[in-house]
Amino acid sequence: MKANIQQFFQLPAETKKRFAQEQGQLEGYGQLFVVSEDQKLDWADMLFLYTQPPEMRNAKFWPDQPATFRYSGAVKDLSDSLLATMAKNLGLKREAIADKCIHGMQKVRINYYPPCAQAEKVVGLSPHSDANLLTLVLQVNHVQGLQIKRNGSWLPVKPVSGAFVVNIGDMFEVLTNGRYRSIEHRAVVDPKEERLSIAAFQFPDIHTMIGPLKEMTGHEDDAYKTSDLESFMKIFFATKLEGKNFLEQMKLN
Ligand SMILES: O=C(O)CCC(=O)C(=O)O
Ligand SMILES: [Fe+2]
Repeated sequence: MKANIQQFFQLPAETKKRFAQEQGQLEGYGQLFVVSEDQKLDWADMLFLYTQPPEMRNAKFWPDQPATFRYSGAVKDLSDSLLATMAKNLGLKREAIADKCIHGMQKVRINYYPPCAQAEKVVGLSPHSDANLLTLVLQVNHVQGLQIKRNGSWLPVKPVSGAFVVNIGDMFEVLTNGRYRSIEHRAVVDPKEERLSIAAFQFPDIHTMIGPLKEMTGHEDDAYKTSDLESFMKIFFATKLEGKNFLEQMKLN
């Protein structure tokens, strides 16, 4: 998988453009969060694919080069079982979260950060928290770039060979009424070497209402608004990617 995506980004631009994003859409080869012509872009290219449920796959965005490029459902099985265990540890029944992930959505973003001689002047991926439930990140090569925000400062997350980084997303924060907090993170760029990462974003199924679970709130007040998954994502993509400012909008006080 690592070799395949490295080969994909090495292809000539004309070849990669065959899988390009279309106007107003997020899927495909291109850049993240392009909202206007004069916007300053992050220093990265990406390939964004919808992987689950299988009927959401859009073949025209799936590279036919390298020929061995493919997807494995194992990455969904892993996030499903992590989510089921986390929910169980919170005392939740299967139907609260785990069952909603069986036909849940998964989207995969493959990030390519070219080196930049003036690396400190660009940002690879702007500070954000992921909107979904849980994200598995694979840092593909040895180049460090992922950072998390901890007590107001940025901490590097070193790539560990053979390991995933697991990030809590906004939906998990909302469902647990803040028991779990989504993590603010960003990616910086290396002055000499390219960096690649793969992020697999796990969502519940499309019919899930995203709001604090009754089993979590008990007698306390809901700390977040409740909305259907589609509206939740619409607001997310309409909000400028800047730290956790999307979740701020979803807070009740
Ligand atoms: O490149 C990374 O390590 C982070 C990727 C990421 O946070 C994302 O794609 O949402
Ligand atoms: Fe992220």
